[in-house]
Amino acid sequence: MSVAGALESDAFPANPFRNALSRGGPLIGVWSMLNSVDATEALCWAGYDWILIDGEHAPVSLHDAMTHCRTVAGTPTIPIVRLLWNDPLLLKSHLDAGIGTIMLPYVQSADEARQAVKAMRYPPRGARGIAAMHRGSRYSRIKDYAKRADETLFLIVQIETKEALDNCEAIAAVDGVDAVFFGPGDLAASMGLTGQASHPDVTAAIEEGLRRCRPSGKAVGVLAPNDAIAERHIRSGFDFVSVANDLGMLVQRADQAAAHFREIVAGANGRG
Ligand SMILES: O=C(O)C(=O)C[C@H](O)[C@@H](O)CO
Repeated sequence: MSVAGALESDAFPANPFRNALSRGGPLIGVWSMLNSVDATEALCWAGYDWILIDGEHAPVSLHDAMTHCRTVAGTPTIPIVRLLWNDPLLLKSHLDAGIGTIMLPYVQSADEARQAVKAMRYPPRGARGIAAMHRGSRYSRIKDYAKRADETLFLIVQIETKEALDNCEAIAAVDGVDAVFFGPGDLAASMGLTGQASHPDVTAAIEEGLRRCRPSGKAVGVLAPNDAIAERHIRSGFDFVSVANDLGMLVQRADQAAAHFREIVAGANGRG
């Protein structure tokens, strides 16, 4: 599209993740914890449908998240940003920064989900503060932004405790929640299986959660702790699955290569 065409286009910017889901899934994703824009850009040309920029367990500031999202915009991949917490102040700043596909960790009840939705919607349906001039409205150039802002947003809430699992249907049913996402690491800890994200009981509980949430009509996503579980979740019908982690891939390959070539060196020096 020409610059003039892009400027003149009055097409309202619908949420890209919602559009991608509507074209059919499952959508595969990669988890980004390196907070490296170069790594993000390299990963976004690998063939993943989405990339999760982790603001919960990685040192990612609002400005970092904006830079990652600006970088991803030039690739075929769609950015999702996980916030540090279900916090109205974090939601306000990230939405105004034009970060529209948001994941919130540790949502345990329908009330907590409703609080998030309230923070994301403008009055009268919510309490999001109004500003005309910000990245979200393309600096006031998106007409009707205040009236149609919801169309640019997609809210994913994490189900990652036993309490949340017990409430998962009610959470999924909340108006304004677009997807639920199962986190095996925290769920395992909540089940008394700390550090065992790939435990069969955790995987089974998550698959049961898919079955229970499916009737809500909302998208259901999951993080897979290994390739075998990723394949199982894809075949089970999750709508979006995190199948890789940038830090995990780096560490695994780095350690493997170092060990391999230390053996070569030892052999070459007759010490092997
Ligand atoms: O509970 C989980 O598992 C998640 O929410 C994902 C982890 O926080 C993430 O660090 C996996 O890399």
